[in-house]
Amino acid sequence: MSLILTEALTKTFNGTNAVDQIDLSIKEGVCTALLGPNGAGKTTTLNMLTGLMKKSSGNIIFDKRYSGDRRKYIGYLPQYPKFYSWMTGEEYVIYSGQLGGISKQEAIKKTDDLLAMVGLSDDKRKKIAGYSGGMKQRLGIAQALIHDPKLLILDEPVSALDPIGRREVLELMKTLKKKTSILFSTHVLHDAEEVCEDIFIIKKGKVVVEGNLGELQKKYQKPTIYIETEEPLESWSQSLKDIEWLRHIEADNTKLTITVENIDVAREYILNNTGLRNLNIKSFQVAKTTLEDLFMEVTK
Ligand SMILES: Nc1ncnc2c1ncn2[C@@H]1O[C@H](COP(=O)(O)OP(=O)(O)OP(=O)(O)O)[C@@H](O)[C@H]1O
Repeated sequence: MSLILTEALTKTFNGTNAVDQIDLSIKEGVCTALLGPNGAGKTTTLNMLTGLMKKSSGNIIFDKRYSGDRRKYIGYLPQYPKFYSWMTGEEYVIYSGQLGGISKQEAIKKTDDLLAMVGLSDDKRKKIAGYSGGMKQRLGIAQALIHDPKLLILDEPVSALDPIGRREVLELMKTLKKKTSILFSTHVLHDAEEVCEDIFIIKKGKVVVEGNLGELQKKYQKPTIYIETEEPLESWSQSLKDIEWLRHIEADNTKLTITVENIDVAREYILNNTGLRNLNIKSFQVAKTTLEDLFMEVTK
């Protein structure tokens, strides 16, 4: 079931669409990643979903169980959260709760559990100034959860962290997603592969690949043939372009990379091809492409 749907969601800055007719379906009970290179439009999309930024056009539709002020249902950790470093972790979460409209008493009651959940019980009375990057992100997640949101939105939650901080936060996300749906942005496919079920790859404001991560990994595991010849092979490679089992072809002087549907059919065809026989083959290799290859290709 979808928690949020967007229809042709668009944001225009100075005549350019930073987010360009994006259709998203954010499901309940799963973790979804918005993946894309810098400037793809991830933060702008998240800001529109949280209501921090007005859309230029399109629709954002919340499931009807969550009508009214959407901020009640969303917990948000921005890419560059501002912490009051002179506060303790505990004071910060209580203060954030009060800012969000919760009574001080209730905020105090919840803070202990939240800080335990993010692994900061022992450090809750320390000043934030002394926290590591990973601890600050975990504190940010605790404050985002104070009003029991249905959806936790995290903007690049691990991008600025060292490997230890990254691990801490990714592990926390794995635990949290059992209770709260998560939507987060990242430019690293591996982060998404660790915690997510669904992904949307965006580039220049448009969704270019979307779906269930496991299914996409299977779908894009296609055989690839790499051929290298003594002589340039670009003109011969032109003859392969319209073959129905060919998915992708890239020729560069003496090197050719072709991704195919069926390796047996492709191998037989290519090795019996008279055009290729007239060339001196230096190497002929078969391997599998992965979602990572696709991600690199669509985002480069
Ligand atoms: N307030 C703004 N005014 C004008 N242009 C903006 C504004 N905010 C974002 N942009 C532009 O919109 C595009 C998308 O930016 P956005 O921050 O959403 O990308 P992103 O995918 O989150 O990238 P990053 O990983 O670098 O944060 C960029 O070209 C950016 O320069």
